[in-house]
Amino acid sequence: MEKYDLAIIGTGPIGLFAASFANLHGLKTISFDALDEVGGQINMLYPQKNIKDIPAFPSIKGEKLVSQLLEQNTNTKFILSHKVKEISFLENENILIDKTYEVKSLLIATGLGAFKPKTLPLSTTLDIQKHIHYSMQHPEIFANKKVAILGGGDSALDWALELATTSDIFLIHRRNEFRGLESSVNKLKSLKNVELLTPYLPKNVQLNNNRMELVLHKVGASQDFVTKNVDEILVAYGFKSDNRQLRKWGIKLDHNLIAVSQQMHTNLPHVYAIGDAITYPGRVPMIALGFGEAQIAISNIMQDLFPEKTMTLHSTSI
Ligand SMILES: Cc1cc2nc3c(=O)[nH]c(=O)nc-3n(C[C@H](O)[C@H](O)[C@H](O)COP(=O)(O)OP(=O)(O)OC[C@H]3O[C@@H](n4cnc5c(N)ncnc54)[C@H](O)[C@@H]3O)c2cc1C
Repeated sequence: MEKYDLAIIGTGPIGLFAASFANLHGLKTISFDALDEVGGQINMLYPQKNIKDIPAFPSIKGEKLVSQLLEQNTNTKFILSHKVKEISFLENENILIDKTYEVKSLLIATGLGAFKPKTLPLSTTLDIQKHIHYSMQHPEIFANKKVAILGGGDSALDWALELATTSDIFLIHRRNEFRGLESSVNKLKSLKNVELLTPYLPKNVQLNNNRMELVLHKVGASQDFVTKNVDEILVAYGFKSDNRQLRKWGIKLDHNLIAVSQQMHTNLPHVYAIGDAITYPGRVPMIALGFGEAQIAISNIMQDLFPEKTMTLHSTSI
């Protein structure tokens, strides 16, 4: 049986920072992720985006933030491609994870749960499916091509802005209004190689001489169709998240998110939660806020595990 002071479920930005902060305080830490790479939503959805609201970084690319968070983790043991399914409580109050790892405390940083993209609701052939993508993990696939981006939220807008630096973009949304930042929409409208098609829905996609023909239907106009020739389709309809295991573990939820105390404690003994997985009045899903929650949780875990110790709060002393 492998034994640790702390297990963290989720290696999104918040789980990664929590693990490094736990390292600083000398906790023997193991971190799990269902995905085969660390970085959570940043890695899956916007590795190329310039993030502008991380303190002390006027602008930092998503993938750079993730790699620096990883670099800070000097002593964490990472177990990737492992979706945690079961937690149980032992007589000594320790927690058993998937019948294999025994830990003294558990920190849940599972974001919105294990990801699955919402798929394009059109029947397609295998040849076409090779050109339908649900993430921007490999932006080089789209370089110097004609790309249709489907969706109207932040991901669609961010992906369009990013890919417009190398490619011709059709941004297709079923409503006239986008759900993302107005400044992004205005920027896209000003670019010559970006065409915004609203309110349109994809109706059909077929291959013609190795090029895809994407047929779009104007919402509310029964006979209004346009066809665009594209090389790749990037679908940004969002993700279905699966956090059903939280219920199985007996965690108290509030609107499908974990209810926590001001100490980031859940209703279960020695189980804490942080990041987008949690809720409390006024919370916003932002990275910097999650970093602070990680510090609150780890500080309280230290007090929980070592009540006799006077905890050094700061990373270095003068
Ligand atoms: C398009 C977009 C742009 C954004 N831009 C910004 C921005 O500019 N600034 C900002 O501050 N925030 C931004 N955000 C929000 C930010 O990405 C999130 O707040 C942040 O990712 C939350 O981090 P997290 O670690 O809590 O969760 P996540 O990033 O969701 O990571 C959770 C991880 O847990 C794993 N997991 C889940 N269940 C299990 C399980 N049972 N077992 C193992 N692993 C599991 C998942 O695979 C995932 O890797 C943006 C979000 C989106 C979608």
